[in-house]
Amino acid sequence: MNIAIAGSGAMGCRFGSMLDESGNSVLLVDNWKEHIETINNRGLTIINESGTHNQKITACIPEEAGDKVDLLIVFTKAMHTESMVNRCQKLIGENTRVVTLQNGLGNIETLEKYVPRNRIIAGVTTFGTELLGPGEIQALGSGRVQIMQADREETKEIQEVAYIMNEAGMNVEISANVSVSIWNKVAFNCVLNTLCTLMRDTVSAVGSYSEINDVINEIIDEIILVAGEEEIYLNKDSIMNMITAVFDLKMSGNHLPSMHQDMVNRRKTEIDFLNGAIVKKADLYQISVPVNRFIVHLIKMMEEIRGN
Ligand SMILES: NC(=O)C1=CN([C@@H]2O[C@H](COP(=O)(O)OP(=O)(O)OC[C@H]3O[C@@H](n4cnc5c(N)ncnc54)[C@H](OP(=O)(O)O)[C@@H]3O)[C@@H](O)[C@H]2O)C=CC1
Ligand SMILES: CC(C)(CO)C(=O)C(=O)O
Repeated sequence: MNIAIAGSGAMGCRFGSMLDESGNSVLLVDNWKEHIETINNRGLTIINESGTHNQKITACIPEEAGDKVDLLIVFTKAMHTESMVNRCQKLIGENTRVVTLQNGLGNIETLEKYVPRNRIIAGVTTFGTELLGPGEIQALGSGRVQIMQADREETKEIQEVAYIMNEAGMNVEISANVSVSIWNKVAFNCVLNTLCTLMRDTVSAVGSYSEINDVINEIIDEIILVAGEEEIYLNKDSIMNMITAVFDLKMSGNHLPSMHQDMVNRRKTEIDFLNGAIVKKADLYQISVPVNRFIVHLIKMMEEIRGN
């Protein structure tokens, strides 16, 4: 399959390299010129449990990208989805499927401005990856992917996408209710990405707090109320299990979530698309969400004080 990755940071490089390795033709598209030049001149460096590997793969800025592709996988941070897809329009033909596995709420709605819902594939992933510097990623551990067509139809196209992603080792499952999968992941990120950023520590360190379940409960209860207003009914136990399972060092215990990486690198975080999106919706539905509102303030305060 001809595939382009729109936004080739940590996750874009990881997914792009896996799909290229399994026999697809992959183009990494990104904004960061030094990163692009390093990948083209020296290959992409991937550090994982088995050592350091170098993979030859082609990268370019959006304006230099060529023909229409079969699959465009968007892996920018949520606030850059619109500008990246806008700049990648010449890669999108009438048969191109556009995939988003980004964190946060609102990614499907942004993509819908450029492609109809039946050609959008949305989902979530638990693969954790870090961008160490230009042309270099740390891809420790494994993960899973859940996807579905945004219009919820299970067509042969989505099956084909799941097939090629599975061939690349991505542990893909077609989700019967992708909205629930996305909201569950949002709840997960609203807890772990923010707490690890605020504590400046790993997932397992946050999980070791003796009263952690109380903290998680407070955040999640509010999210479940807001989701209910949109007729998305979340199961609290399964969200709690999803979160507490990764406290184990063998899971992503040692992982520093993407929001923590952004804060350390003085980049803007995705807070507006996580707890910030919950607060915005809560205001609309006139629901009180003091805990999530306070977390948004703390993260924004950190962003402002550090000067992004
Ligand atoms: N990392 C993870 O473990 C996971 C991330 N996700 C989600 O996937 C999406 C993509 O995340 P992720 O891959 O982590 O994003 P990254 O921050 O690694 O990359 C996103 C973009 O940021 C820019 N960028 C990053 N670092 C620098 C730098 N030092 N200098 C200049 N530009 C830089 C690049 O383009 P540009 O200049 O255009 O911004 C890059 O394309 C997000 O929605 C995230 O929440 C989901 C699961 C796990
Ligand atoms: C890897 C994972 C699942 C863990 O928090 C994530 O979504 C992130 O870092 O943003």
